[in-house]
Amino acid sequence: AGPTSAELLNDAQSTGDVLTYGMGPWQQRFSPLDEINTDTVSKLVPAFAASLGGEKQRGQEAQPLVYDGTIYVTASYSRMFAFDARTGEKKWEYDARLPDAIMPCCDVVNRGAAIHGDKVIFATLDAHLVALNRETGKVVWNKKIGDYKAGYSATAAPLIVKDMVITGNSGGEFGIVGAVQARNVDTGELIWERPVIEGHMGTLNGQPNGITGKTNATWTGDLWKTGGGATWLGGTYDPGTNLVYFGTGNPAPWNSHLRPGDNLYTASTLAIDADTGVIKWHFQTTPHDGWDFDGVNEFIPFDATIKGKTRHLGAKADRNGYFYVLDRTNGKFISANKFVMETTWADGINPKTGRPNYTADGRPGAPEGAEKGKAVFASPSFLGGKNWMPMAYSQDTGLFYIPSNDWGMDIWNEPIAYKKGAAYLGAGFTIKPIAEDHIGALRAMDPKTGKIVWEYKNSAPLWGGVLTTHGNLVFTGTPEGYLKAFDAKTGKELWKFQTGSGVVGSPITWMQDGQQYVAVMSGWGGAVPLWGGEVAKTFKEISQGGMLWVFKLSH
Ligand SMILES: O=C(O)c1cc(C(=O)O)c2c(n1)C(=O)C(=O)c1cc(C(=O)O)[nH]c1-2
Repeated sequence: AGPTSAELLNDAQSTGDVLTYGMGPWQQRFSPLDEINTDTVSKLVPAFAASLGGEKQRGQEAQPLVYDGTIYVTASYSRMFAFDARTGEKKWEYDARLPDAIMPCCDVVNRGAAIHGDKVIFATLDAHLVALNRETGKVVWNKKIGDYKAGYSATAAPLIVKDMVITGNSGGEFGIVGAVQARNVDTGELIWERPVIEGHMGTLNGQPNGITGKTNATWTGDLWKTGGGATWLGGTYDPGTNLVYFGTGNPAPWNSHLRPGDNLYTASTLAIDADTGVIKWHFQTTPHDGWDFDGVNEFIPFDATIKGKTRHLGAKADRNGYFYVLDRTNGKFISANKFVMETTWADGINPKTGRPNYTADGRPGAPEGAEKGKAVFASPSFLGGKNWMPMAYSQDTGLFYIPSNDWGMDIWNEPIAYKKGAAYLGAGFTIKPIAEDHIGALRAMDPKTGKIVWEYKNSAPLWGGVLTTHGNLVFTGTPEGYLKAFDAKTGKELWKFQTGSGVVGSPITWMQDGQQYVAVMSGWGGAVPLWGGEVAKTFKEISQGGMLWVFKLSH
């Protein structure tokens, strides 16, 4: 026994547990709970904390799950823990014992597990999907999803749809081929596979998937063969349309002069039929990307009344600095608005087509012979107006809460050739601050107007997920070590707690023994300390740590 696929679909409404990454198939990260609210949040205190071990302390990006008195968290270096949800006592720990030669681009992180029946399932940095018995932590099945020696890895939380476990892959910096796979949740056997680079096909129940059409039409020469487009952030699901929405990463290599064309389906949102893996529609946010603007960020379904009509929409705060609203049934472009201070690479999005208006000198130049090409200053930096950290949507305020960053980079291109298992960038960069007083900014975006309603500025880059509640609250963490709560309507900071290390995880809330709880992981890491360069000097050095923190109101 244990949660069924139907119960998972109800996760946004059920308050006694947290069964899915994103708290519901739409992943709005909105809870109907309100015991903790703008009036009471000042009384929020720790209930307990649990350690994630001493030696393997790195970025803790996971979102916890809660089921039947147990909290499940994934941790750095492909580990998983089960803790008693009342005491924090450890029930079991699983360690995937990774090979030395793994090649994650951006720290040894994991963003969370999926739960189904008697299993908890997560993806590992050596590109496996592992199902554990949720009572014992023992392996039930373990399947390879890619070859880690060719640069494949995996960091996202899997998605459960109709007794299938659906997963993407990582490795866009190594010339892997992005793909989405659906497997039988009980056995791990492959049901369908959908490569997302034009030219690659894939299978349905072991047979060619029947997708025909132009191969290689938007790529030059053979570059599609190692074209990147990693599906590294996983997907959301809309039961109404039976579509899973996966974003795709940057085309490989970064040096765009080697691959003239749009390079489909990189830097895009894909709507994929959950039963067959067929791509029903696509929308490319950055055609012919030259700045590492992965299009992987979560596409969040929401309904809104526009001009008196209920519209079935979806929104994405893209790495390229624009907030996109699409019709989620057919991918039709509705609007795109800037959510960061500046975008130097484009001076807007065409209101009819949704394509960017590229600026004349926004793209780094082509290398000449063995020389590197002309460097340009570009903003946002490649780490994005927003990166992987998930935004939240409040059904009360109708606002999206975006964990965003204002920063730029000097970027240039270099000659490069594909070599299996080696970095495949053909580019170099230096990230730079662009504002005196902040890099991070939590922004409340009205999806109907494209306007920012309020913002909270943070000295360090924001790198954690967001939670919003019916208590009119917005929670998010900071690299400075705080979990903070804000008024969802005004952005006023109402509460904070110092967790001892940077918070780059995604908070959750649930009801237990008649009280509302909040939990978040603490443990600094992810891409910023690895690639942030001089921006890391703009904020105080942060101590390493690795804890799960759990809070409730003191009475
Ligand atoms: O193209 C890819 O395959 C890929 C994978 C990942 C990842 O799996 O974490 C990141 C990125 N790209 C990336 O571009 C990026 O900025 C990034 C930040 C982080 C992080 O966890 O902080 N991961 C990744």
